[in-house]
Amino acid sequence: MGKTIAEKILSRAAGKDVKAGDYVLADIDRAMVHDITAPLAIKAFREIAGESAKVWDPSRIIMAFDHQVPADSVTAAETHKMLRKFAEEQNILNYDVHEGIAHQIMVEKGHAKPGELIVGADSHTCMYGALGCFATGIGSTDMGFVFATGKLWFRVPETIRFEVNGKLEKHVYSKDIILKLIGMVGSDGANYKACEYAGDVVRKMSMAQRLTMSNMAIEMGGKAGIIEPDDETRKYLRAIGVEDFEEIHGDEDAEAKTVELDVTGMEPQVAKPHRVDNVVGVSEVKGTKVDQVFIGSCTNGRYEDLKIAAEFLKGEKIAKNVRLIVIPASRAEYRKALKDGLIDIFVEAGGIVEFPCCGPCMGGSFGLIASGEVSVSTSNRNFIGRQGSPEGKIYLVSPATAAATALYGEITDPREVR
Ligand SMILES: CC(C)[C@H](C(=O)O)[C@@H](O)C(=O)O
Ligand code: SF4
Repeated sequence: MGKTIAEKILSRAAGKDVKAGDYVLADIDRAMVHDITAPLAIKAFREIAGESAKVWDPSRIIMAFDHQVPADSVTAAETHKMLRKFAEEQNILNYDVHEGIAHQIMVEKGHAKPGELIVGADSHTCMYGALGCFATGIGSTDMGFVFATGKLWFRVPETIRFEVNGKLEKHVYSKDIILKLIGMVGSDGANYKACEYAGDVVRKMSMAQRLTMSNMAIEMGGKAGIIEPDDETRKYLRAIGVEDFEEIHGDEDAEAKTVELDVTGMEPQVAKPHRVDNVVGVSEVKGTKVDQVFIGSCTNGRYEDLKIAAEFLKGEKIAKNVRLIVIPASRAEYRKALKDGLIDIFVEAGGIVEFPCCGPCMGGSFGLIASGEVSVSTSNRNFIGRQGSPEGKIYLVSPATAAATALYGEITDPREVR
């Protein structure tokens, strides 16, 4: 019996042959923390290793500031100050304020490579699996242990392979596909499983589209969201200057449960309040009045997402009843959008473009909604209170559906616009 990619990566990292169900102590290739989770990780690290201890390998730890930047309170500013000091003392790779969302930085700066075992103190760490690595979110206490030892225990997960085939309709994207899959299996349908995305449709996707799918593996409970490396992976890595990596591929006869989806004829998808698996076709909710549209987040804040949205907004004005907030996922993506005139299109249409950060995605700092208000968002979570008032409602969509919705002030099928 062959092995899945997840089994192979964990075998390599554990230094022995392991299979699903085994418990292993594995070597971590890279660890990510951000401004919300780093303080607790540091506390745990000091408790485990001592006040004056050094981290196991500073070159493998990445710290990013993204949830509360620029500091939105004195408390946040103090936290940032403490984190900078820690990074400096420990010689940790520190992406200080304004570089962008941690997950996007991990990918675009080449910190996630095929075959690696990566942990991050954030649930959407699974996003890097789009590059063929095993990346997973862990708690801050576990991260403290990783800081101290460079190791962590895992139960080797079973794999669910999502085979996506067929022909995509106009204005239907990877976001629609992942929403559909989450709706099919439920928000606990892949609990502790390694999700693998495969099939013709996935093979044809750009890296930006793939990252969206891997990002949301956690929304069905997945431990990882992996896409086997192929030409697109190599092309992406070459473009960002990463040459030294070792691809790991799964075996044909590896044991995995398969979930199939034929996307032919599938309409754009929407996750209705208040659950990510409450998924329907856009036709069921079109006409719903909207107060705010948010285009951004680690799920859909890349240049390609902004480009798709801008094509709807070019030369147009958003509806009067809508506030449009656009947030590029990183400074690099922002610059691409700037050079290409996309920022101008958003502003000209009546939207605002904010500095790269998590923004309203988690309802932490700005862009919150009031009671009774409706937000349409390209992010990944819509549970009660996620973007502000617990009496608000959030619909999750693709950048195309979000842009079309901003134009009309009500949920709109992008295929009916252009
Ligand atoms: C703040 C952080 C721990 C959290 C996560 O882990 O996902 C956040 O990024 C989110 O999306 O809810
Ligand atoms: S953009 Fe949203 S989902 Fe992504 S890391 Fe930030 S808060 Fe979490």
